[in-house]
Amino acid sequence: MSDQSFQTLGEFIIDKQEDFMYSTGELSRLLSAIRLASKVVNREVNKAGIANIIGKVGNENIQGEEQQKLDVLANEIFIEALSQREVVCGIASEENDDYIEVKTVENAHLSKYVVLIDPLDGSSNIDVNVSVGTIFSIYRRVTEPGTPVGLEDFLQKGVNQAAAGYVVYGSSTMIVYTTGKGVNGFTLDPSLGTYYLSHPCMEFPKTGKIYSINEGNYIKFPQGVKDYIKYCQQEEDDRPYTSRYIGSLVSDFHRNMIKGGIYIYPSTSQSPNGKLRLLYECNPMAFLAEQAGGKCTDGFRRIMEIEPTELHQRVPFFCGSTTMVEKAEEFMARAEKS
Ligand SMILES: O=P(O)(O)OC[C@H]1O[C@](O)(COP(=O)(O)O)[C@@H](O)[C@@H]1O
Ligand SMILES: [Mg+2]
Ligand SMILES: [Mg+2]
Repeated sequence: MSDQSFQTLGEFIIDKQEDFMYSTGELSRLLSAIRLASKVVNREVNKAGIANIIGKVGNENIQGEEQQKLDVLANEIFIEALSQREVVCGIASEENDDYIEVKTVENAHLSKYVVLIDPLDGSSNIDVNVSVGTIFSIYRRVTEPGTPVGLEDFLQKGVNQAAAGYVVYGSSTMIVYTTGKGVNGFTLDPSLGTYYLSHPCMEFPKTGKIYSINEGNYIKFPQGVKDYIKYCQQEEDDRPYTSRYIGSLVSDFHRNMIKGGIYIYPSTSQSPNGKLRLLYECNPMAFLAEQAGGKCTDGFRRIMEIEPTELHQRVPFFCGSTTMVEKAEEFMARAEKS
C-alpha cells in the first residue's frame, strides 16, 4: 500500500471537524499548529548529537529539575508555533513557572482555547538517544473570549478536556491524539514531512503482561504497590509479567497501549504525590487511556475527576489496561485497610 492511500493527518483533522456541530475550525487550526511544531522538534531531536542541543542549560525549572537544552528548545518551538496563530489565548508549560497570556497576534484574546504542554517528556533520555515525547492537553476557556485569560482557564478537571495527545520521537515519530471520539495514531514520513494515519482506533487490550515502574524506588513505595509488584512477579496463571521501563512516560504508555500493560508512578516516602504532573502529563494520558478503553487513577480516584488546585501539582499515577489497573487498586485498597 503506497503512502498516497493512507489518509494524512491534515485530511483527518478536516474530516473530523464534522463530528462537532458548531465547529469553527479553530480546534483544527490549533491541532495543525501542534503538528507543525512537532515536526520542528522532531528535526532537532534527530540531530541532537551534532546540533549542540545535548546536555543541561544550567537552570532549574519550577519543579526544581535541571532543564535540558532540548527541554528549553522544544518549549520555545511549541510556544512560538501556538502563539503566532490566533488559535490559543493562553499557554501553560512544564518549563514555565506561570501561564502565558498570548498577546503576540492581534486576536489571540478572542480564541476560546488554552493549551497545557510538557514540551519534552522523558528528559533523562535525551542524551542517551532513547525515545522521548511531547504531551499536550487542550481546554475551552471558562472565562469569556475577549477578556483576560485567568488561572481558572487552566485549573480544570481532566473530564473537561476538548482534546489531548502526545508525540513520540522514537524509531519513528508519531502523533497520537483524541478529541473525545476515540484515539488515532499517525506516523511521520520524514521524506515527505507528512503524517499518515497508521494506527486508526487504537485500543488498550483489556489486560496485558507488562508492568512499567521504576523498581529502583521499591523501598520507598506504598505497601499496596509493593504487594502489586510481588503479584506481577509470582509464577501463577499468566504471570510472571515482564518488566519494561523506558523512563519516558510517553514511550512506556505507547508500548502498553499497543501490547497491553500498566504504568505506575506512585507516591513515595519522599514525594507523597509522586512525580508526574496532573495537568500536562496525567490528565492528557488519562483522556487517551479512557478513550482507548483503558483506565487511569491515582490508585483510588479517577485521575480526570481530580479538581486541580495548582498549575504544576503532582499526583500518583496508575494507568493502562483496565484489568491490571483494577488489580493494582485492589492491592492499594487492601493495604490501606490493614
Ligand atoms: O526517572 P524516574 O524517576 O523513574 O522518572 C521517569 C519519569 O519522569 C519523566 O521523565 C517526567 O517527565 P519530564 O521528563 O517531562 O520531566 C517521565 O517521562 C518518566 O516516566
Ligand atoms: Mg514529562
Ligand atoms: Mg518534560
